Amino acid sequence: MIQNVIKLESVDVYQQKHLVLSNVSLNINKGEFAYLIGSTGSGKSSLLKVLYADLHIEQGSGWVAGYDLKAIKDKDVPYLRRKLGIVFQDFQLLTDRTVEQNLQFVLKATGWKDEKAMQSRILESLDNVGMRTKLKKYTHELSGGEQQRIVIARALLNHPEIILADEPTGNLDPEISAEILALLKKISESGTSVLMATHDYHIINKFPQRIIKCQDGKVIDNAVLSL
Ligand SMILES: Nc1ncnc2c1ncn2[C@@H]1O[C@H](COP(=O)(O)OP(=O)(O)OP(=O)(O)O)[C@@H](O)[C@H]1O
Repeated sequence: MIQNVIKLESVDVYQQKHLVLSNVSLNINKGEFAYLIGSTGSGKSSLLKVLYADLHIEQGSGWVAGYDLKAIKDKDVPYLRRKLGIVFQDFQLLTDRTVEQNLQFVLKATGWKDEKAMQSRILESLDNVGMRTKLKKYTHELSGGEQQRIVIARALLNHPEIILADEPTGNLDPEISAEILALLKKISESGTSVLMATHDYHIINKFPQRIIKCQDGKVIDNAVLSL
């Protein structure tokens, strides 16, 4: 059975009164990996905001991880976000804490209480990204690529159905970017969908996947990269 973890039908995306994207229809299946591209101001962040219920849908319908975006109540938004692993540049690690403390912080904030269960989940998430040995390191002691892996481990903590990543390779050199991409692909192959906004055409060429493009107020699915 094909399972849509993201489904938008004829959605209009507004920022204030400004129509950013019109008539967006989009399905993303369980375990799928897709890039989200488009020039600056084309609407990528706005589309992501719709998906994590930061922008309300006025026209059309949308479902993410089983939540109806039009009907969702404010009190349920945190539960939707728990099903989303968010890897954004402006969602950085706390630098005055260790990797372990950073991950504990998120678990406690999302309702975990049992210390043993937290410890084992933290180690599993770090194993997924090859960073178990960094448990006791302060995040400022890690390289940019290592920090991004920890951000991904943090996003995985609550077994999300979807990873939403905004420019996850933005500040990394090409070799480390390729490692992060390979990691995100591996995560998608294990069943967590990944939607990744990027300007990094080098990465897209190296790891070709479905491309969703924001352009001229529309979303074009299966777009071709034009250089
Ligand atoms: N809070 C806001 N209030 C009003 N307009 C906004 C707001 N945020 C974004 N916009 C407008 O919405 C449009 C789309 O912006 P958005 O941030 O989604 O683009 P983007 O494709 O993510 O760009 P970038 O690649 O630069 O991050 C732009 O015209 C922008 O000016």
